[in-house]
Order: sequence, then C-alpha cells, then structure tokens
Amino acid sequence: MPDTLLTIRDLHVAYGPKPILRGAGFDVRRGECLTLLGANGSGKSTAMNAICGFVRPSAGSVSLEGTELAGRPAHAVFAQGVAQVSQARDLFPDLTVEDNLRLGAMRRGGRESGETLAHVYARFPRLKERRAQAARTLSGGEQQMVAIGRAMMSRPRLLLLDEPSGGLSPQFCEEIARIIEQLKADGVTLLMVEQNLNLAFRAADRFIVLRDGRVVDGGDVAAMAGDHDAIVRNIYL
Ligand SMILES: Nc1ncnc2c1ncn2[C@@H]1O[C@H](COP(=O)(O)OP(=O)(O)OP(=O)(O)O)[C@@H](O)[C@H]1O
Repeated sequence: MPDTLLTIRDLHVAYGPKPILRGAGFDVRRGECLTLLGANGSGKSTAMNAICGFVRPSAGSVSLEGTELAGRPAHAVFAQGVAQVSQARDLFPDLTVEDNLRLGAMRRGGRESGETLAHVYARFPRLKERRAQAARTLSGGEQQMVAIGRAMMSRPRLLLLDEPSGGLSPQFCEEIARIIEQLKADGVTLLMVEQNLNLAFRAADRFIVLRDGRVVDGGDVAAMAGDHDAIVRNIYL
C-alpha cells in the first residue's frame, strides 16, 4: 500500500458560472514528486491554488494526512506545512536575498531559522554569495532559487511547484531537476505543474493528466521507459 500524504477527492472549482475542476481526484504519496500535466487551461494551476487555499472549491475534499484543508484560508494551509512556489515567484524585490529567505520561516515563528538557512545555503551556494543583494538584481533562475529556498525555510511537508522552469533557460531546467532530487532527499513531497515535458518526466516519479477538469490518465514515469508519445497525445489531442 503506498503511503499517502495528500488525498484529493471529487474537487470542484468554478470561476463564476464557469466550471474548471469537475470532480478531480488523485493522491500524492509521501516522498514522491507527482507532476500534473494537461493542455493550457485544463485547470492545473487552479488545482494547485485550490490545494493551497488561494481559491475556494465549491465541493470536494483536500485531505493532508486526515486534516481537511478544502476551503481553509491560505495561511491556515501554510501552517499545516503546505508551501507553494507560484509562477510569479512573489519575491519582495527590494529586500535582500536573505530577508526574502527568512520570511519563509514565519510558519515556525522564525524558530531555528539559522539552522534551516544554513541548509538552504548549502543547497544553493549561489544564494549565499548573493545574500546581501536585493532580490530584484538576481537573474530569473536565481530568483527561482530564492522562491524555492524561501519555501524550504518553512520546512514544508508538501511543496507545490507551479511551472518551475517557466521562462528559464534549458540549462536551468537541468538545475531544477537536480534541486527536485535534493528536495526529495530532504524528505519533501512534491506536486508540480510543468509544461516542459522533458523536465516533467525527468524529475517526477508519477504523473497525472487533467482534461476538462478531471483526471483522465496517470501512472509511473519509470514504467513508460522513455516512451512518452501516448501521454503527449492524451494531453494535447
Ligand atoms: N481568477 C480567475 N478568474 C476567472 N477565470 C480564471 C481565473 N483563473 C483561471 N481562470 C480560467 O480558468 C481556466 C483554467 O486556468 P488554469 O490556470 O487553472 O489552467 P492551466 O491548466 O494551469 O493552464 P496553463 O497551462 O495555461 O497555465 C482558464 O480558462 C483560465 O482562463
């Protein structure tokens, strides 16, 4: 029996009269990286936002080890150990790298943040070199590292990554794959949305495909042995 961290059942989200998620359901297993695939507009970001409390589902369940999160505000979900790195990254551009990172420790009231900060710097030596610089002076890839590092500062049980490769170079995609491996080694469970299928299949253990607001496909990445064509057809056709 797989050890499940997050259980989503029959999740419905609508923006006004427009239904986006229409009964989506899936599990995220402890310690894995699950990637959420689907065509543009299929509801991937909406699912992430419903999990972390940015949008309110009209029905359904989001259960983190038995604690119901559906409909709870974002700060309450964050307090349960669910951190999101959104596409926008949401850094404070005029604060230093280090101050941006320290803000991530607020869930734990700033406790032991020195130790966690040292760990983040060990994972991202480039951020240590740039710790006194304003976040806005960093490259896009470095800003993404700050956003991930800030989420790590909260020592999340579940980390949601929405398009970590977004707008960044192919070299940086390699870096993201490496970072995801390290996060898993640190015991973090990941749910990721990623349009770059090379990265998605390289970094993820399992995938699911959303279409018309429901999960229509899914499986183990390793079991596909590199043959991704059927999945790609299922996403886009
Ligand atoms: N706040 C909002 N208000 C109204 N409509 C929205 C809102 N956010 C998203 N939508 C619409 O909901 C649909 C699903 O959007 P969502 O961002 O979840 O899709 P996605 O699968 O992540 O797409 P993409 O791959 O393009 O990022 C889209 O048609 C989008 O325009």
